[in-house]
Amino acid sequence: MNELIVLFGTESGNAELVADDISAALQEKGTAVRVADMEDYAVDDLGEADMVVLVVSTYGEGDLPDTAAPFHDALVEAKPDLSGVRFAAFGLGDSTYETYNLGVATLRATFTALGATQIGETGYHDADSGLNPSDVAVAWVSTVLAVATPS
Ligand SMILES: Cc1cc2nc3c(=O)[nH]c(=O)nc-3n(C[C@H](O)[C@H](O)[C@H](O)COP(=O)(O)O)c2cc1C
Repeated sequence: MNELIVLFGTESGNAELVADDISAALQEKGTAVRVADMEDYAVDDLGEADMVVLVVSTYGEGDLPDTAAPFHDALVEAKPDLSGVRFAAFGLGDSTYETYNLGVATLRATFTALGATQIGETGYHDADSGLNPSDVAVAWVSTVLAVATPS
């Protein structure tokens, strides 16, 4: 794998912290990683990524957070061909909401519809669990990347 991109979408910063901690854990294992906020990332560049790790929370009533919504809108509008893209997905939510973790489900469905291939199971952090989001995410990403075949 040449480069892995961790793209985060957040409203109050938790997904950014998780993205940074995933990146640090992977870099320790020798993987080249870049972290970017979805709002600063051009959807046309996605086709160049070897592997994308999506880290996104849910806000409102099952909506995407502030920095992910424009990225998702751009995907729906531009419809880039993602058939060469492999992605993993991690959601941050709170199970006290009926719309638990719908944000990551929305993004995952759009990536899949555009031809991207999901690697491993979607990971979830539940704010109601009391667990540290980064601990959950770092354990999740290592199982996902064990599934991913390096290209
Ligand atoms: C106003 C508000 C609305 C929220 N709505 C949802 C929701 O609909 N579904 C869900 O699973 N979590 C919801 N959450 C929980 C957040 O997704 C959770 O706290 C997450 O860790 C926030 O991550 P972020 O800081 O990266 O945005 C909501 C939180 C707040 C404060």
